[in-house]
Amino acid sequence: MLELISEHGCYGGEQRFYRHQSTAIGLPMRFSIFLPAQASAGRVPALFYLAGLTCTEETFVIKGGAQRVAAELGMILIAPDTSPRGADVAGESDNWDLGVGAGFYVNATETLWQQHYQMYSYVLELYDLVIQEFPIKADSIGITGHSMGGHGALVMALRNPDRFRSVSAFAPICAPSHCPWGIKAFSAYLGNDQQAWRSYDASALMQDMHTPFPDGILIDQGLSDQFFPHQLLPESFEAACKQAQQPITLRRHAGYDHGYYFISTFIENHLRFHHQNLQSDRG
Ligand SMILES: N[C@@H](CCC(=O)N[C@@H](CSC=O)C(=O)NCC(=O)O)C(=O)O
Repeated sequence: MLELISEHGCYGGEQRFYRHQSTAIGLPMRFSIFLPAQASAGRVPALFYLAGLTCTEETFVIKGGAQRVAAELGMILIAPDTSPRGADVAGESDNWDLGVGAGFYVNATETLWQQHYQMYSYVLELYDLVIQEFPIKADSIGITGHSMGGHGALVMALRNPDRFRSVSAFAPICAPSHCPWGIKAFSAYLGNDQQAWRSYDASALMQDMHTPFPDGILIDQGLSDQFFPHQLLPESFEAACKQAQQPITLRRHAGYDHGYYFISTFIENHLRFHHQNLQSDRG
């Protein structure tokens, strides 16, 4: 059951915030949803946005500047929170890159975390929930995200190409098994068996695929990003795409850092990219 927390008129549509009891997480979770005016007249395409470390369901909505173009295109935007809240795991708020605000979109298997830190399953649960509750065209759903959320978007799409028909990312963590953030999070959530990490590593997943997204993948990366390249490693994903014959547009932008000024600059390109791909018939 959905509990409406607040709603706000926005570009002729509505920006809403909801709370619901999540089966996957075993706790209440919050998400935001932008409903364009077109959604009152019938089903429309939708785009998931997965946010990065320290963010909530509100960050993208406030800082991303996506609603104006989503309103023009008639596209629903859905942004989940980035971790369980109130799981009461010892030390879960001690580090900004592990625990609260840092769920990494994985299903934890380590004893300390596994009861509630099930963010991979949560995104799929939310996917089913929003299709049921809102006027979404079920065959026209894309996914994007930033940094930790860019990693999440790539992994969710590569593992569920039947659900997410288009994918893009902003400064994603492209090879989490090989960067400090990913090694720290995967060791804690998944344990030390690095074979288990592969199913949450976009570059490793892509190596085993053949053109999963024929319409291409769009990635934007700022060259003044304080976390580039050591945490993000986009060249690993680019190389994996080449091996998998996966078309990719990886744009490198001088002068842009890791923050939301970068995202808000290029979000329009991503919305139009998804809108075009979601209209095309993959056959
Ligand atoms: N607190 C950290 C900085 C955390 C940070 O930069 N978070 C990014 C995502 S990083 C990868 O997932 C973010 O999106 N922050 C929200 C924002 O509003 O910018 C530090 O002290 O360095």
